Amino acid sequence: MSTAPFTPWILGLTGGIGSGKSAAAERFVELGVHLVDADQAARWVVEPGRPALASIVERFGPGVLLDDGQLDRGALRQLIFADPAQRQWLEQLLHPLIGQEIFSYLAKAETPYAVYVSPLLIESGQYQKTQRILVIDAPAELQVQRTLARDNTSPEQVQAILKAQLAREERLRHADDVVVNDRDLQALHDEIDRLHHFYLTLRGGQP
Ligand SMILES: CC(C)(COP(=O)(O)OP(=O)(O)OC[C@H]1O[C@@H](n2cnc3c(N)ncnc32)[C@H](O)[C@@H]1O)[C@@H](O)C(=O)NCCC(=O)NCCS
Ligand SMILES: Nc1ncnc2c1ncn2[C@@H]1O[C@H](COP(=O)(O)OP(=O)(O)OP(=O)(O)O)[C@@H](O)[C@H]1O
Repeated sequence: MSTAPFTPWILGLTGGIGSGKSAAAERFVELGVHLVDADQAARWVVEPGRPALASIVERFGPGVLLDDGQLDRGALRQLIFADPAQRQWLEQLLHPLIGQEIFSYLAKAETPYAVYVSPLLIESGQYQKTQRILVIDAPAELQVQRTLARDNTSPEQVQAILKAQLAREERLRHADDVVVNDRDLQALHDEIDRLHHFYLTLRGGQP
């Protein structure tokens, strides 16, 4: 008998900063779909006591820690989006660890399909482990506007993050499905509901 871990049918969900990935992901969860989020996994792998946090402090100094020993995410964000070499170092450290967390969690899926949401699904190559790719797309001005309204950050910082991500056209080239999220949240939910029914049909109701 095979002891290989169960691999579910995975929908990769991606989009640039502030495009509405998390809002789309929340809707999939409301529909009862098993979901795992790369941004969440990126938090788990740097919790106090995890070896990756020690490596980060060794490289960047104690200034990247808060008083309670947690990672100061704002401080690290400033450092890595100001210097591509530092960002690449951090990605090389964290992406394999994030990948391990993600795929062990996805293996627990008991729904006809599972969703893996990641801002860097294409850039990291992890899209190759998914069966289908859904891109949440929004015009850059809207991405910036929504991110500024959500986060305590500056327009310059959002532009630096946008620049570190794949160009919109390149991401769209990989898409099997696209939702243009330029209307209200109800319109986004309606699109996700429609796609959910389509994915269930594609899976033929298989567990
Ligand atoms: C720099 C960090 C500490 C900033 O944390 P913060 O809480 O401010 O942001 P959060 O993690 O929620 O990310 C917010 C958004 O920033 C963008 N972003 C994050 N990391 C990257 C990156 N390496 N390259 C491009 N965009 C990124 C994404 O759009 C993401 O959704 C954090 O983003 C991080 O650890 N990044 C490196 C790990 C990584 O590549 N994560 C992306 C998912 S695999
Ligand atoms: N259609 C919409 N109408 C109004 N607000 C929206 C819409 N879609 C998303 N938002 C809001 O815009 C902000 C950014 O959306 P969200 O957090 O889902 O983006 P994201 O792609 O996950 O971003 P990040 O890559 O930074 O994690 C959030 O505050 C969200 O509630």
